[in-house]
Amino acid sequence: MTEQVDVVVVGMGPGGEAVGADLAAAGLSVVGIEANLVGGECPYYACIPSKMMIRAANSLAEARRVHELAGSATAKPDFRPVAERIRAEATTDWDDQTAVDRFEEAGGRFVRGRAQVTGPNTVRVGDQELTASRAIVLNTGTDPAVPPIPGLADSPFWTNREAIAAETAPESLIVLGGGPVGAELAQAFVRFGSRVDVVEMADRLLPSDEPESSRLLTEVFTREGIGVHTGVAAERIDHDGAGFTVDVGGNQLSAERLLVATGRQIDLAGLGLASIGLDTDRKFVEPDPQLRIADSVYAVGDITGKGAFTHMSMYQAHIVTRHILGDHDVAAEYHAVPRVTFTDPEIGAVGLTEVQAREQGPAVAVAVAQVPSSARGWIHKAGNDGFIKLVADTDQGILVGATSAGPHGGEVLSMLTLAVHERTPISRLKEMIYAYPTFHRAVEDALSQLP
Ligand SMILES: Cc1cc2nc3c(=O)[nH]c(=O)nc-3n(C[C@H](O)[C@H](O)[C@H](O)COP(=O)(O)OP(=O)(O)OC[C@H]3O[C@@H](n4cnc5c(N)ncnc54)[C@H](O)[C@@H]3O)c2cc1C
Ligand SMILES: NC(=O)c1ccc[n+]([C@@H]2O[C@H](COP(=O)([O-])OP(=O)(O)OC[C@H]3O[C@@H](n4cnc5c(N)ncnc54)[C@H](O)[C@@H]3O)[C@@H](O)[C@H]2O)c1
Repeated sequence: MTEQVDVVVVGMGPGGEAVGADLAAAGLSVVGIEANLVGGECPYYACIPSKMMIRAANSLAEARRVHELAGSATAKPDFRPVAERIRAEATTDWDDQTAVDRFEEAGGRFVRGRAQVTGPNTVRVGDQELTASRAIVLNTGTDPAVPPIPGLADSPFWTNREAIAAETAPESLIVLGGGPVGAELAQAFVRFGSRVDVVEMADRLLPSDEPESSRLLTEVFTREGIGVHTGVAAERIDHDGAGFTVDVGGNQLSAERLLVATGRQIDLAGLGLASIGLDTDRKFVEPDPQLRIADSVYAVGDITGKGAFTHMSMYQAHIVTRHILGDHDVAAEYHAVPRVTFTDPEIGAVGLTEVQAREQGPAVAVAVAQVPSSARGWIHKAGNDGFIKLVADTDQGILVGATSAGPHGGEVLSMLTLAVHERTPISRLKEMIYAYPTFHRAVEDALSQLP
């Protein structure tokens, strides 16, 4: 039987949940379909529980800094409080009833199941056929990518999902991939006492970020005892009752657990996008500024390839909601996308890196100021690693990118995000008053080096 509704939302990650609830609250008939948990990866396996782990791990690191600043303290790691917090507060033991209720209270109809697009305005889930008279919204996210390394597929490796659900910190851990997932979880576990090695195929950690960020993180990780192995790939993986052995560049690494954090994958064919004429071999869908990938079919979140972040999913969701409700002037902008890797130091960045800016044109100037040399960084002492890097377009006299690494680096990023977003003239930024002694005064130090 075919049911006619205004809007069908397929996949209820952060963006899908928001679009579905907002359109239902606005009076449209909305069916929201979710295969796993309403809210998606972020609350159950990603942002929220990982940041709870990091918060707990950072409290251990702070305690270990007491001897440099304030006497002595003994920090004895115990993973149980954070494992319990993840169960009780973040995920309600991986139960999404509250989120389902919230959607239904907004007026939506919820269906649990894996849906497929079957035509320009039709969706199938189980034996139900739905016709959407106003829009189909896709927010199906990603799954962990598992590289074809001999021996890996048959082994009991962890992805972010199992790592988040861990009840104890492993005695030892090998992390494949030194991107944001690998970096954040490697540091969280080493601070809980695990022996950790990170294997990154590229020649540096966080290869999408500025090289200064990679160098800083390598230095901090090495100091904390993490084995950093870059520019090497795992050739073979073996698992026996005792744990994992990984062959890497002629050496062998061994550990109780193996975390695969080598990126994400998207199944556009499985989602049925050939039925609306799209090339399903692409890595991502290609939305227009209103997030449409076909007439009346919208996409939000990781599948758009505009930045795999919850804030991107929510930003795009808001645009889709407004467009469906009749605001035809709304359009997405991507020149000031902020991102924060929540290591300690936090690595915040916005807009273009230096390399990306130079690819766009020759009128580029950069400036770097070190956090430990700023007044606040010097006062802070233990744990003060960090820097501010600015990337300027000298023709326009504006910042087109910036990195803020350091204690609270993600918070310091906010003023740089505003400057890049608003294209504030550098001359005006130099005229601003910066409170003393804050971490963000290092931004002023960097600005003074720019023409
Ligand atoms: C360990 C980790 C930490 C992270 N930390 C951060 C962070 O600190 N900050 C940040 O901004 N981002 C972070 N991210 C990224 C963030 O989790 C994602 O960008 C975010 O979840 C948004 O994804 P999404 O909206 O595309 O959908 P997702 O959250 O991926 O949700 C998509 C949903 O669609 C469902 N689905 C898929 N296919 C179908 C189908 N055919 N039918 C029905 N349902 C379907 C899935 O079950 C899923 O629930 C992190 C990611 C990881 C892995
Ligand atoms: N704080 C945050 O906002 C946050 C945190 C975690 C993840 N995320 C987002 O989630 C997405 C996924 O993160 P991720 O870290 O899993 O993916 P990623 O693609 O960013 O990084 C994966 C890393 O693994 C490396 N790699 C790939 N194959 C490998 C192999 N066989 N051996 C060794 N290394 C290999 C890659 O070179 C890359 O550096 C990202 O887009 C990220 O932005 C965001």
